Amino acid sequence: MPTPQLNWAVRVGNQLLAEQLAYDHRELQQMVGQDYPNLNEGQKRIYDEVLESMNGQRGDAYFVHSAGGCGKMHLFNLIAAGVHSAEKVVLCVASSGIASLLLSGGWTAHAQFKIPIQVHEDSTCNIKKEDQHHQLL
Ligand SMILES: Nc1ncnc2c1ncn2[C@@H]1O[C@H](COP(=O)(O)OP(=O)(O)OP(=O)(O)O)[C@@H](O)[C@H]1O
Repeated sequence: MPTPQLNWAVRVGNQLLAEQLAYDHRELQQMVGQDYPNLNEGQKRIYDEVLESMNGQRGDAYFVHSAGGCGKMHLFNLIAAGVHSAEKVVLCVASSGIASLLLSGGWTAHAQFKIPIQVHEDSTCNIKKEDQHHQLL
């Protein structure tokens, strides 16, 4: 097996952060420009609201609910594209591995936030200050 010749840790720094910022911003902008006009009114309202919140650094939380097949995942992926195209970080998570596959760059919440499997009243996410995850968050 060939061995790596470069110290990638030095070159890339935080690999998780580097991955987040390595998206093709122009391609994503094009995708948003193409797909945004096709969103329905409800999807557009949520998209605009979330992106405004991001731009204003408001730190809002939103709960999006609809019947199955009404376009939540489609909307979430377009929001993720909008955030990535602005060279910002977006962490897409779902509670199951199968659901996470539908999200662009999706992870399970347990893997992304290091949530313990057995959760107790005083459980905390297992992220240490020196972890790459810490810097990413
Ligand atoms: N605005 C839209 N333009 C084009 N296609 C769309 C739009 N909204 C949804 N779709 C398509 O409709 C289908 C269902 O959407 P989606 O999977 O996002 O729904 P969902 O609400 O997440 O469903 P579920 O709750 O069952 O997971 C997908 O094929 C998606 O690409």
